[in-house]
Amino acid sequence: MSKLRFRVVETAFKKKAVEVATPVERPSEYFAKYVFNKEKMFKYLPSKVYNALIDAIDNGAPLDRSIADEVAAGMKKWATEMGVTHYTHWFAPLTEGTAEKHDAFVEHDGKGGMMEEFTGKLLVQQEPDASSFPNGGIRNTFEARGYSAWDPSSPAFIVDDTLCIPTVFIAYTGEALDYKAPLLKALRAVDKAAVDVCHYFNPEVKKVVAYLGWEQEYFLVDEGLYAARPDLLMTGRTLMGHDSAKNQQLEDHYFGAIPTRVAAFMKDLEIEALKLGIPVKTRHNEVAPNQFELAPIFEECNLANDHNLLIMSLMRKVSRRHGFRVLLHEKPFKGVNGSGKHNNWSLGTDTGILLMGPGKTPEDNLRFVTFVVNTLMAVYHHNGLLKASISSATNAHRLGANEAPPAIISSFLGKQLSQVLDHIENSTKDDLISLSGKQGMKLDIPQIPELLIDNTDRNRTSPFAFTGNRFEFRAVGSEANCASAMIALNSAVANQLTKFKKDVDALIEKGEPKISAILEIIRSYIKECKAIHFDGNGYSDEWKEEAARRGLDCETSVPVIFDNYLKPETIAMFEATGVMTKKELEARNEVKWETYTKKIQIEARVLGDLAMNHIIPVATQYQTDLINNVYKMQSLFPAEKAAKLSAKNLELIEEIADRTAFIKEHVDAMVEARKVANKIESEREKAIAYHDTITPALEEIRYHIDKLELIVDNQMWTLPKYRELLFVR
Ligand SMILES: NC(=O)CC[C@H](N)C(=O)O
Repeated sequence: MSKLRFRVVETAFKKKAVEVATPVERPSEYFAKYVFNKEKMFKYLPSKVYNALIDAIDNGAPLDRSIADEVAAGMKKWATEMGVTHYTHWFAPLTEGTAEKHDAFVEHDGKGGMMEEFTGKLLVQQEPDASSFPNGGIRNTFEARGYSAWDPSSPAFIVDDTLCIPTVFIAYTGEALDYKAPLLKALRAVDKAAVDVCHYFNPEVKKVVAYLGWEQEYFLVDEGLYAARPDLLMTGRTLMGHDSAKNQQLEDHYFGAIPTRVAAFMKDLEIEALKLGIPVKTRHNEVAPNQFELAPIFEECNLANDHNLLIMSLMRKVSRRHGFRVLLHEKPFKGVNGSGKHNNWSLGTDTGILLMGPGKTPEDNLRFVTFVVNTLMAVYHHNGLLKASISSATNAHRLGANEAPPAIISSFLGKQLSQVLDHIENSTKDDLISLSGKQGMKLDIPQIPELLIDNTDRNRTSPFAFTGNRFEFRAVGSEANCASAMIALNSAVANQLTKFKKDVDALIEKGEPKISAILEIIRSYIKECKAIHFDGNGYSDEWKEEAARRGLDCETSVPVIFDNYLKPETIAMFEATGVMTKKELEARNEVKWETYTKKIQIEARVLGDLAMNHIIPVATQYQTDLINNVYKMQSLFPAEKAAKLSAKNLELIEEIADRTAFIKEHVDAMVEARKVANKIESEREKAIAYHDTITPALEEIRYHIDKLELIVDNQMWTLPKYRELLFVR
C-alpha cells in the first residue's frame, strides 16, 4: 500500500540537477528579448505612431483609436518574425491567477487561402467568452458580456508561440471585473494627489510614480512526492502531517548554499524571466527547509504587478522541467515559516526624487516627513481595509507566526524616524521655524542621516515597516495578486494626500506662510495617527490588548475582515479617488466570500476523503497487526505474563481505536456542518459559517491524524511525511 511513498522518495533522491545551458549572450543582451518594449516600438512603428504611443505610456495621454491599426501591424510584424502564430489578451480576473484565450493570426484571404492578420480592433478590445469568471453578480444582473481592453502602459510579450497583450477586464456596463482596472485608477489617483503636494516643495514636478518591489517566497517539492500527497495537489497545502523532528530550528537553511537541483531551476527561471523583461536580481534559500525567495529590482507598480503574475506562471512551468512543483500557498506546512510576498512600496517623482527617502537639507526632509506622515495617516485610517486587502483563506494560516506579521496592521518606523517624528510633535511651530541671517528662515527638522536608507533595523513582526526609503508591506501573501494590496494602499494614500492639501491650503488662505502651515498640519497628523506606530513585538499578547485599546482592527475571521471593504469610510474613499464604486465593491466582496467558502469546502472534502480512504484504513491495518500479536502472545505465554508483555500494544490498540473513532465522528459531523452552511443564501453568512464551523473541525481532525502518524508503522503510512517533503531535493 505504501509502496508509492517509498518509490517516490527513492526516485527523488536519485535525481540529478537538470543541465541548463548558459546563453551565449550576456543577460544585458537578451533582456526583454520577448517584449515589445520601447526599443522594438521604435524599430517597428512609424515615428508618428511611436511618439503617440510613448506619450500614452509615459504621460497617460489618450490614445487615438486610429493609431491602433499601425501599432497592431508593427506588433504583428515583430511577433511573426519571432515565430509567433497566436495572440491573446492577457488579464487578471478575480481568481488571483491570469486568464488567456489564444487566437491564431490566420484569416481567410478571400482567394481560398489564408493570411496572417492582426488589426487595431483586435489589439484594443475583445469580448472573450468570459461568462464563467467570478463577477459577484455584476454580469448576471445586467449583461453577460465582459470586455478586455488593451493597457498600453504594460508592454506586450511573447510566451512560446503566443503574443500576450496585457489588458483590463470590464463588464459591458463599465464595472471592473479584474485587478488591473482599479489598480490603474488608483495609480492615477496617487499620481495626481502626490503631484499637488509635491508642488509645495518642487513646483517643477509633473508626475509621481508609485513603485513596487515584490519579494516572492515559495517552496519547491519534488513532483513525485507532490503527486503522492492529494492534499497538496488539490489545496496547495498539507492538511495533515506531523512536525519533522528537524525542521528549521537550526536556522541552517536560511541563506545557505542553494541545493544543486534548485540552483538549476533558479538559473532556468531567471533566464526566462530576463527574456521577458522581468529584472530579477536576488535569489536565496529562505528560512524553512525547501523554501526559497526571488526578487527583482523594483519597477513602476502596474508593470511590477504584471511581472509578478507572469513570474508566478513561469515558476509553475519551469519547476516542472526540473521535476519540482512550486508551492505558492502561504502556508503549505504547519509549524515552519510560511511564504509572504513582501511589497516594497514607494513614490518617486519624474524629477528623480524618492518621496519616501530622506534628503540632505531640512527642506528636503520636511517633504520626506510630509509623505511619510501622510502614508501613516492613510494606513491608520484604513488599517482594517489594508488588512482586508491581504486577507484570504490561505494567508490566514500564515499570519501571526513564524516571522509573518500578525493580523493587526501597524507600522514600524525604527529609532531614527521615530525620534524625528517625536521631535516635530513635541516642538512648537515656532521652535521648528526660526528666522535666521541670510537664509531668512531656519527649519529645525533634524538632519536625518542618509545612512538610514541601509541602516534601519528590521522588524519581522511588523506588517508595514519603514525600511529607509520605502515601506515594506509584509503582510501580503505569496499567492496573492499584489494589486489587491496596491489598490487599497495607493487609493488610501491618494485620498489622504488630497485631504492634506486641503488642510494646508485652508491655513495658507488664512494667511499662514506655507512652511508653517505644512508643519502645523503635520504636527496634528503625527498626534492623530500615533496609534498606528508600533515598533515592538507584534506577537505578544500585550500588543493584542494594546492594539484593541488603540482602536486598531483586531478581527481575525477572514469573512468578517472583508466587511472593511463596505464600511462607509472605505466606500467614500474609493469613490472620492474614482477607483471603485459601491457597486463594484459589493460585487467584489461577493466574490471574496464565495472564494473563501469554496476553498474551505475543498479542504474539508479532501481531508474527509483522506481520513476515510488513507488514514483510517492504514491505522486499522496496523491495529489488526497489533491485535494478532496480542493473541499470539496469549498462545505462547501464561495469561498473566502475556498480559504484561502485551500491555503496551493493548494501549496502542486502544489509542488507535479512540483516535480513528474521533476522526470518523468528526468527519461525519463536518459533512453535516457543510450541509447546514451550504443552505445559507447570503455569501457573507455562508463564509462566516464555514469559518466558524468547518475550519476548527479541520484542525481537530488533523490533530488526531498527526498523532496516528507517530504511532502507525512507518512502512504502512501512505502519505509522504514532512521530513520527506521538506528535506528531499
Ligand atoms: N526572513 C523573512 O523575511 C521571513 C518572512 C516570512 N517567510 C513571511 O511569511 O513573511
